[in-house]
Amino acid sequence: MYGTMLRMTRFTVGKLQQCNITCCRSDTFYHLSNRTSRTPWKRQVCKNGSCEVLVMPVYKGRSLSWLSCLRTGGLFLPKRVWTHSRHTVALYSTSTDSKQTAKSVSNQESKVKTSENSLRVPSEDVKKLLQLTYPQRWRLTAAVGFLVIASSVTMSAPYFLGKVIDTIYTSPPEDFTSSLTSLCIMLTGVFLCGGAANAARVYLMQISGEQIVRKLRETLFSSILKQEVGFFDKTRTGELINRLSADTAIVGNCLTDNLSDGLRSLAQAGAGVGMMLYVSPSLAAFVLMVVPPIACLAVIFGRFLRSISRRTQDALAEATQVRAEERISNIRTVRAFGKELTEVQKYSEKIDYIFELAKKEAVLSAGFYGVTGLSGNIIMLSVLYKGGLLMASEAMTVGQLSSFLMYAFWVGISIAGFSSFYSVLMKGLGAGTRLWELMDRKPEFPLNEGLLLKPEQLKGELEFRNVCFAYPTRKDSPIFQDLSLSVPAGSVMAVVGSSGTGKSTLVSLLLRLYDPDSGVVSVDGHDIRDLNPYWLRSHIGTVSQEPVLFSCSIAENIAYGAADPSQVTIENIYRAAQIANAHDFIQEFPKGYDTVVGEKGVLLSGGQKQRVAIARALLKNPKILLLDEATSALDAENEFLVQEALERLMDGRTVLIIAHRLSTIQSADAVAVLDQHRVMEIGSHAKLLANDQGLFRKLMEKQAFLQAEQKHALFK
Ligand SMILES: Nc1ncnc2c1ncn2[C@@H]1O[C@H](COP(=O)(O)OP(=O)(O)OP(=O)(O)O)[C@@H](O)[C@H]1O
Repeated sequence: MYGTMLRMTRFTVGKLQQCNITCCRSDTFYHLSNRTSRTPWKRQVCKNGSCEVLVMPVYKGRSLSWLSCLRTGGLFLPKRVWTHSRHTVALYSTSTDSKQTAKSVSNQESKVKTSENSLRVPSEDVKKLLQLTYPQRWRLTAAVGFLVIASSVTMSAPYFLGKVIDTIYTSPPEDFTSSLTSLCIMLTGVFLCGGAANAARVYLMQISGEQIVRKLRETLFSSILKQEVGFFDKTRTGELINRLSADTAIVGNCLTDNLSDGLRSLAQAGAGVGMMLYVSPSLAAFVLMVVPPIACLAVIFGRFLRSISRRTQDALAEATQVRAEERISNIRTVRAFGKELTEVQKYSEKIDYIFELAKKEAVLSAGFYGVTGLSGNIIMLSVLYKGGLLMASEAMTVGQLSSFLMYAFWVGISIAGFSSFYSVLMKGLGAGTRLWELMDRKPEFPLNEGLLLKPEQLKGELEFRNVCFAYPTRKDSPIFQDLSLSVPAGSVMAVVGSSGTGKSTLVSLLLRLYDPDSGVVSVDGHDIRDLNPYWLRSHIGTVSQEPVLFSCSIAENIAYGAADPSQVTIENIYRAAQIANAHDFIQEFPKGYDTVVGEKGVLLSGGQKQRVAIARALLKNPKILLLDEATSALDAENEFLVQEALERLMDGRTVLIIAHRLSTIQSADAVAVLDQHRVMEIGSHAKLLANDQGLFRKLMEKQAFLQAEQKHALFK
């Protein structure tokens, strides 16, 4: 896929040169899909913004039909269209705003996707599902071979067992022992082969299943981690975890055990019916008249039962994920508010609903299993009755009747097995569709776009120019409107403002977690959309308000900052921790740097966490530093240690700091005050404070007042 993109880009540049546009940059990939292929379309905008091209692969002329479909939407009127054997390139004038155009493409994309989903026929999904088995084809072919052997043995057993019974009943006394012994020895050999073939089948199927699941999980995890941050704002973590664990397992099971069981059931049912006809055509005709209507009823009943069972499962997932999982993982908050009983009560309400559904399911299940068991027994009894009559008229032997009964039994089991194959297949298709959606999703901006700029040197000059931005999930609430701010290389810029004015959002934009809706965020004069995102992030260090430490050792957490953690020496980790004032407290733990922290390990205090995070940033040695000062008050000693560590960290770097402490604000080279979606004031601390009517002055006065209030309350 990546190769295709590169080829497409080269081709585009060539065509662009023909129309005298030499400088263009990659913008966004749009993933428009048609029903036969999932190939990216690429939009490129030339630097001066005067034109835009859309490159799309040609599939049996479909590109042109898509083009006309987009044209009829009134969105695109290409000035020129070139058609190549593989691609179509359309040149547009961007007289309309290119963002508007991008939006339109996006809308078209979702429309195409929706219509595609509604048109999707299961056979396509089945094909896609089966494609997963391709790398395991040899193992699976061998497994199917063993399946045929095992099933042939199983299905021949009733016939030979019937022969044994007939031998017991009809052999003359002089041959009795030898005939019986040789028949039994032969049958034992056959059964041994069947057992071995069955064991080999199960082993091969399970290994193939695990390989498929392994590959699926790997691809899915990689696809999830490549998504843009906005995607995670819209998608619940529990849902993604479910796809990684449950859905992948369902697909693996559907393709191996289920497929094998389904094939076996089908083969055994067919062979069983054939053998029943062979052993006694008249008795078989009788059974075949009685069984189908009962089987139909059982299928209808079974579907109804499954739909109730699905509702129960959905309700259970909702109660577990939304209620239990969230509350358990945030037990400290629940405890702090004393909400344990309320939570139990709310959970019980959900569980009560599940219980009601489960009660219905139990009644239906009881009916279903009672009726199917009863009909099975009645069928067997009628076969015995009819068979007894046939035996009485000497049209059948006792051995034949026994074989027939065994075949009837096997056919019953196989039909039941096949109906569960169908339901597991449907489940697998559902899970598969959810997985493809995620695996095929192209992130809005790539993680490591190799063609973009990677400047040799970085000075660290930062600039926000006329930035407008709203979060993708809240497009109607703008965070910035025409915000501009410059941070000269090597200086410290403190950003202040009331809560919710977008201070942390500045950090997110600089890290390119989101792209601005309009305007430019630049580093050393380069629009960060032109910079390689990996390269950019490798030069930026962050210490957030509440740093996250992973569930691993302190040493591993510090090394996480380095581009290649495996290359980090323990001496480097010690040095970073020492500078960050973290070394002493780490050494006090019995396991020192090997102490496991995070949810499953030792819980660190806020100040300790901050110092480990500072050590992590120090090890990265970034040119640009984005700091979000902790709002929560640290004790005096911790505050001093963190402050000292921060000062050492900031030395010689460009720093954008979201400041809450007066000392930080005073020592910054400049202070920017955010309000009303933009920077309202900017200047040195002294200059801003001198303005009586200024926002900064008011903010400081308010803060001083709040602090005095707090002190007063403390000493009362
Ligand atoms: N991922 C997100 N999706 C949608 N809205 C968000 C997201 N993150 C933040 N917001 C909203 O954006 C606004 C600005 O948030 P931001 O965290 O940047 O403010 P802040 O000035 O840093 O606040 P504080 O000082 O309280 O940390 C808030 O209204 C917040 O609710």
